[in-house]
Amino acid sequence: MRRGSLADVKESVEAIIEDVRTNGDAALFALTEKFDKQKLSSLQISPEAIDAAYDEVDPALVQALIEAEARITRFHELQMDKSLWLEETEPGITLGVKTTPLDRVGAYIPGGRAAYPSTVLMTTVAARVAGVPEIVLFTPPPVNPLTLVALDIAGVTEAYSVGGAQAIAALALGTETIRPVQKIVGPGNVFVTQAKMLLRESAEIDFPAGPSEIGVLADESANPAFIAADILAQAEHDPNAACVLVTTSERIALDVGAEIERQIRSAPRREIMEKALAHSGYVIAGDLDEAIDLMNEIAPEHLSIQTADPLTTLGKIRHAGSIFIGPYTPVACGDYASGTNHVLPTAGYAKSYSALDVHHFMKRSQVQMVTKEGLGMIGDVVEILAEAEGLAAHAASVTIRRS
Ligand SMILES: NC(=O)c1ccc[n+]([C@@H]2O[C@H](COP(=O)([O-])OP(=O)(O)OC[C@H]3O[C@@H](n4cnc5c(N)ncnc54)[C@H](O)[C@@H]3O)[C@@H](O)[C@H]2O)c1
Ligand SMILES: N[C@H](CO)Cc1c[nH]c[nH+]1
Ligand SMILES: [Zn+2]
Repeated sequence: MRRGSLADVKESVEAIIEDVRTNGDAALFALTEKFDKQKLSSLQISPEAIDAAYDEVDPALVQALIEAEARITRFHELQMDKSLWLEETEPGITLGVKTTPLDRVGAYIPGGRAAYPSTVLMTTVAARVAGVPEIVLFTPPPVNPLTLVALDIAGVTEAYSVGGAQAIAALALGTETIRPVQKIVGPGNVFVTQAKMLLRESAEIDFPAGPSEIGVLADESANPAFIAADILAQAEHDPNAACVLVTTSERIALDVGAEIERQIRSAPRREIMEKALAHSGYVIAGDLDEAIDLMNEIAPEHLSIQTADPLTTLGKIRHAGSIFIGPYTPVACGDYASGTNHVLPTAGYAKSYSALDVHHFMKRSQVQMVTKEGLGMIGDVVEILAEAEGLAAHAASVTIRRS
């Protein structure tokens, strides 16, 4: 995603936000009719609709979702910190951290150009494992039955069939029937991403997670057909998707180009891919270190490392949302089922944000407990620093306990 493309839609997104702020539910009905061409009878998805969805879905797909959910759960459980740790750092001074889940979060699930039941799992499982009691999901109508099954498997507590910037506005500001959330996570197109950025004063967000991207770092040892397949996989998401190959080998660059031409011919989403490829490209670097420096500058959402010694290359990577190592790790594994999260920062934001994980759904309170003995140890330091700052009452709050 070009950061500029967010600016292109800023005015129209501001108008949508103001409409939802002023007109609440009525705006959600009207905007859904305008942008999604759907006349809703209800904003909320009913438990009956979720039950009915199971009848429309192939049991093999339900099984696949269950398996993916188990792997995603396992990986996210591994990320959990202790809910409380306390350590006596000096005699009489005990310090620690208490971790608490957020109370109510919103997950946006894209649904414009493709349905994303996998994103339901990614956002909800991370929140559920973190211990969030209320997980509110928004996705544009018509909602795919597999998305409904996924939200049931994942443990969503409330779901609405509203998409786009209006969904983000409803989550952040609330309406007559929708209570606002503390934090909004999940990917989306430029309208969704711009709305998240504009509404941060009302609800915190995860990070900008816009149109998909892939960066591939390859040397002479790489397999051009595999690289081309990974590039096309991300290109099929969105005309604004972006793909870049940085390689030390001109032959690899040319072979990947030829493979893309060959593989794209039979691709069902060829039209979207071609638009994405029109602003994608390759760079031939003088050596691997130069290639790595450039990739760190790009900070891609997904980074595929296709070099002879990928773990050494990995050690030099500083900025990437999620990293895929070696010829048998297609990015699609992380998109669906390895267990890592596919909600990732795009547009270079991987320089400052991390992939979605349990920590996005928790906050940490720092804890201290000082005894009389401990106060004797640090009291002088507190008193002298407080006096130096001209904050006599601070100093007095220590002194009164020592006398
Ligand atoms: N970075 C990540 O972690 C990640 C993960 C999955 C998907 N994605 C990306 O999510 C995006 C999904 O986009 P999508 O379009 O398929 O679905 P989406 O749900 O994000 O957007 C659809 C909504 O956009 C709104 N919209 C469309 N045209 C509009 C207009 N002209 N004005 C105002 N609103 C308008 C509509 O309300 C519609 O409901 C893709 O770019 C995909 O690459 C990113
Ligand atoms: N590659 C997307 C993140 O950019 C995630 C996804 C969902 N489904 C398939 N792929
Ligand atoms: Zn994908």
